Amino acid sequence: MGVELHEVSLSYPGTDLVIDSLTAQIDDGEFVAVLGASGCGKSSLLNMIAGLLQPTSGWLEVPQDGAAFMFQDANLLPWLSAADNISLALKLGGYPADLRDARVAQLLNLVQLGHAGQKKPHELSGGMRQRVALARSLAQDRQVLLMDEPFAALDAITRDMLHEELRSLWQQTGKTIIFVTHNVREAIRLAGRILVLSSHPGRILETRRISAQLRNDPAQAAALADELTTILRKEQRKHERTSAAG
Ligand SMILES: Nc1ncnc2c1ncn2[C@@H]1O[C@H](COP(=O)(O)OP(=O)(O)OP(=O)(O)O)[C@@H](O)[C@H]1O
Repeated sequence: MGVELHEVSLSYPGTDLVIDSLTAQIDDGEFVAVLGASGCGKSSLLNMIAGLLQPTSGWLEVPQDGAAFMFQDANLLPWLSAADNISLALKLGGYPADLRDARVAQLLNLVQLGHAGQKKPHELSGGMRQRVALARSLAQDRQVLLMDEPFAALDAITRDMLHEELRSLWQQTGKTIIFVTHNVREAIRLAGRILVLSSHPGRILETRRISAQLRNDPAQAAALADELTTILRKEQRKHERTSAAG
């Protein structure tokens, strides 16, 4: 089962609507990017899918075991090695003690860190720390993986490498991934479908399917990136005008 949102609306106490009547279906095993300007409600949406926040109205259908979450900041425990950070997540999830070391090794290999398990977070680069955070999210063994701008703080080269690795990891694991970003090119590189959110309140403005052919054709990908950027800019300007008027 994937994730379904049925006319989901959200406002925080004392705020206007942040998300307005959002309906979407994300299939099991799909890789979807949620693209929108800063403040349009992307993180709020992920928090509702994770069950950390209740919608003001509407309802969501999420697999019973919930979803794993990965954030922009790796938030690793600094006194534990990479392997122990992952092992702790397995322990908290009730993974049998005698099988934990083997599973940690498997997860480290999956994120290309087989050689670095004994290193502490301060000995790892930003990209390596995010790989550990990804392995830790996978340790939760949920079908749905929610990713909130996980690569936003990384340099362009590291981000490119992680994009490739994440696509291949998605293909290997068949996870349902919902990836939030305000980076148009990142959304096109990663996802099979992009949901573009409007700002204030967040609604689905556009839905685009990304074929392998488009993703691998630089001219087509650049044309789509331009088109989506124009849509986002227009949306942002509209919001700025509304705020100035209010
Ligand atoms: N706990 C809260 N209480 C009140 N308002 C909030 C709260 N959390 C978020 N908001 C507001 O809700 C709106 C959406 O915030 P959210 O963080 O979901 O957007 P976002 O698209 O993820 O932004 P960014 O890209 O900057 O992370 C913003 O206007 C924000 O100020």
